[in-house]
Order: sequence, then structure tokens, then C-alpha cells
Amino acid sequence: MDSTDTVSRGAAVSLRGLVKHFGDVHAVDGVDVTIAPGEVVALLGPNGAGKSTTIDMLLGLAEPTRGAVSVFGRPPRAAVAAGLVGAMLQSGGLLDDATVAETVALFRAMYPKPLPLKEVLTRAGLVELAGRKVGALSGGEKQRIRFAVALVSDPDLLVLDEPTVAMDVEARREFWTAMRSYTDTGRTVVFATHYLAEAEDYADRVVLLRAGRVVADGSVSQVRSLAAGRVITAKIADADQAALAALPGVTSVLLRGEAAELACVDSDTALRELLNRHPQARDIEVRGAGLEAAFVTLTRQEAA
Ligand SMILES: Nc1ncnc2c1ncn2[C@@H]1O[C@H](COP(=O)(O)OP(=O)(O)OP(=O)(O)O)[C@@H](O)[C@H]1O
Repeated sequence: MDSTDTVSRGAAVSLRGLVKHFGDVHAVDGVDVTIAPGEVVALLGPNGAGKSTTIDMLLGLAEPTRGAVSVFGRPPRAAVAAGLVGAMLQSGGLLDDATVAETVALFRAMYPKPLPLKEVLTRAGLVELAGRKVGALSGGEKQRIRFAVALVSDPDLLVLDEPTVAMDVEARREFWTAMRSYTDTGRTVVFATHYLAEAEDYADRVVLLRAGRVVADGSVSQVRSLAAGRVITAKIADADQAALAALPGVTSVLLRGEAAELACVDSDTALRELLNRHPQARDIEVRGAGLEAAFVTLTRQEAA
């Protein structure tokens, strides 16, 4: 047994050299990620980055072209069959004529030791909707049913593909409160999202994907500082957009009259060069950039 095997045995999720091609499309192109039990991991990336394809392989819904997936040391399907994994997918079909309680009861019947019905309904915020027909619910309410279904087996790992996509701000907040009470019990969560604020607020770790590859992997603050770590603002007379953009350490420039805003991967080098070339620059400020700036820079850099 090599050291990688030792690591993946204790891991909640191990993705090794994972590749998925659809003809010429390299949806996932060599992903290596190990997730420890208890981690809450956000999968971030622009459209088509490979998030859903990765999740499908993680759940055993798609076979990798190459590479290996294990969940709690087992093949994904075995982990799912053992009730270790709960999933909330974008396309999960629901029966419109069944009530909320009937729907949850149906899924409970699939597992040997499901959570009590009342507890599932409470955790998913569905107690008041229990008797309602599924077809009469809003998009956000249906998402709560999908969350309940993901919880019925009392899984150790929850996998969520854009869980709050149809929810308004209040529903999203309630969803994450419910999720927090679940993760506080030490469960592992992997969620894909387009909302950077959700990754920032709820994930311990961010895995940033672009074109099927991992372009950043670390805590929110590590990923934030990896790319557009800093933004320099300054007033510069006779500034030239292209010349500023060509300064070492600068990734992009916004220029309005004399006011320049420089997104930087290396703000120390950029600032030295800026003052060298524009000694008259004034009102200089250097500040940290948000996760959104890092996201834009990292995904754009790779595209170039
Ligand atoms: N069944 C399929 N057949 C052919 N191409 C596919 C298939 N599924 C996904 N793809 C392609 O693989 C790439 C990755 O898609 P994927 O759905 O995994 O991305 P994503 O990051 O989840 O995107 P989004 O944020 O839009 O959901 C895309 O180019 C997509 O068109």
C-alpha cells in the first residue's frame, strides 16, 4: 500500500487523476482532490467547468474515462447503497401528485436505518408543508424536498449540486442555517455553487475548477490571496491603460480619467514599478481583493 492509498482510506472523498471525456469535450481533465471527514468544500467554477460531471462521478452516476474515485474507501455506488451518501442534484425528479410527507416516506423506505420522518421534515424546514401536494410548491420549496431526500439516510457525506439555485435570498439563508446545524455534527459536505458569497460564508475550503482542471484549492482566504491578492488604486496623470496593464504583477486595469485601479497577483512588485514609472502618482491605496476578484483572475488567467 503506498502513501496515497493510506490517505484515501481515511478520506471521505478521494479523486485521483480523474478524467471524463465526452468525445472531444474534456469535461474533467485530471482532477486530484482528497477531502477529509468533516470538511465543507465548495466546488466553484464558471459554466462548463466540470463541476456537475465531477459530482456525477463522485456519486457513481457516471464512469470516469480514467482515474479513480473512492468515498469512505469504497467505490461510489457501494457507498451510496450503504446510505453513507446523500445527494441533492439539479435534475432530481419529484412526483407532483404525492404530498411532501409521502415523498419523504417513499425515500425513507429505501434505507435500512432512515432518520425518523418528523426529524427529516424538521431539518429541511418542511413541517408546515408536509400535507401539501408537491406539484403545488414553489421552486425553492421543491429544493427543500430534495434536501430532505438527501438527508433521509442520515448520510456522512452530503453532495449538493447548486442547492439554492431556485431560492430567494430569505430561502437561501434558511437553507444554509439548516445546513449549518447538519455540518455542526461533523458531517462532510461537497457543494457546487455559482454564488461566491455562499462559498465564502459556508465553505471551509474552495476548489476552483476551470475547463476540467483544478486552478486553485485551499481555504477561502488562501484562494483569495492566490490570485488577485491585492488591488492598488492611485491617481496618475497621463496614465495609459495598456502600459499599466503591462506592469509586472498586474493582471487587469480599470482606468477612469486619472483614477486607476490595478488588480495584482504581486502588488509589491507592481507598486515598485508603478512608482518607478509614475513618480507623480498620488492617493495610493493597496487593499485585499474579494473571492470574486480571485475567481475572475484565476479563471481568466487559465483561459489566456
Ligand atoms: N453528456 C454529455 N455529453 C457531452 N458533453 C457533456 C455532457 N455532460 C457535460 N458535457 C460537457 O462537459 C463540460 C462540463 O460540463 P459540466 O456540466 O460538468 O460543467 P459545470 O461546471 O457543472 O457547468 P454549470 O455551472 O453550467 O452547471 C461542458 O462543456 C459540457 O457541455
